Amino acid sequence: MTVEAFAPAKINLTLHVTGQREDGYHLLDSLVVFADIGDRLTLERAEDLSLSVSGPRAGGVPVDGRNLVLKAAALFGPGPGAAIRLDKRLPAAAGIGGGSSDAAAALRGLAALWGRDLPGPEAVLSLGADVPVCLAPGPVRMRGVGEEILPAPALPDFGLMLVNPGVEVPTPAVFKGLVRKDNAPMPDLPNWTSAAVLAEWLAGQRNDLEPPARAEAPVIGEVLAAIAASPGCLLARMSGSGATCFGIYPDRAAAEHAAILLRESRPGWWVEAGAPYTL
Ligand SMILES: C[C@@](CO)(OP(=O)(O)O)[C@H](O)COP(=O)(O)OP(=O)(O)OC[C@H]1O[C@@H](n2ccc(N)nc2=O)[C@H](O)[C@@H]1O
Ligand SMILES: Nc1ncnc2c1ncn2[C@@H]1O[C@H](COP(=O)(O)OP(=O)(O)O)[C@@H](O)[C@H]1O
Repeated sequence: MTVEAFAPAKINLTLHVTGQREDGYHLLDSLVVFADIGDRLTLERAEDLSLSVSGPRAGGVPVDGRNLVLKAAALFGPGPGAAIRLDKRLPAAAGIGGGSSDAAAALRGLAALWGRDLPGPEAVLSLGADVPVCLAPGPVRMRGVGEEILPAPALPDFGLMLVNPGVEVPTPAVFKGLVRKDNAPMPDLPNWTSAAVLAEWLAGQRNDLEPPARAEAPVIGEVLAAIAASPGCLLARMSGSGATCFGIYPDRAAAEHAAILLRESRPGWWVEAGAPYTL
């Protein structure tokens, strides 16, 4: 038996930091969507548990017990084995939750392969604050440190471009660089009737991690300017703790056109175009 699991990129369309818990973790209020751009896992029954990592972004990704896929597998406790192949396409430490989405895809895939229930919410959260939201990819409002997943209104169709300049930005350093931790949450979410209406609403919201991320990696400013200047772009913003930034376009074709042009002018950057993804 072979199971395939897709690990889509997570995008924080907004990321408001609204407080800090006593353990140092920050309280968030974030509108999260996923893109049909991501890593692919293939899982097969085997005697032992093993992981191999290949693909264009495999370089530097741990293949041992530090890999979140193996940490996810360990949550099931002792049991049958599995040979897991991870085709790595998303840049790591990039604000698009690549490792978290891999962990969530491994949980879904192993539960299907082994006929087991998913581990409980606390165990899932122990893998990382972003793993709960990645378990059932789709548009949601995420609060708490990442464990509160609330429904979001249906989104209009739109296109997405993701751009990463090749600089890894460690998440803890970005949170440490925050000047204020008690920023305003998002207001109630309206019904967005078109990509343009969504982009206009988003423009009034924020990613509070952008200033400290830009202090760590000033190239983020260049990325945002390049996206904003691309044809058809309705909004440019950073995702998560960076350095990946996204552009919103009226449709996938417009995002693809912008991506072709940006790849030509910035051959060293990772540039992908797509559309929102729901499992
Ligand atoms: C910032 C976000 C927004 O979606 O995205 P990324 O930039 O990672 O994609 C996430 O909250 C990241 O989630 P994740 O990367 O799973 O975080 P974890 O591994 O649990 O924590 C890494 C570090 O980030 C900080 N952290 C993370 C989440 C949170 N709510 N408050 C925090 O302060 C802590 O310093 C922690 O040590
Ligand atoms: N499957 C994985 N893919 C990518 N990185 C992983 C994975 N498992 C563990 N890691 C480690 O997690 C770190 C953060 O990666 P990632 O989850 O992609 O970051 P972010 O959430 O900021 O996008 C990486 O630097 C890497 O060492």
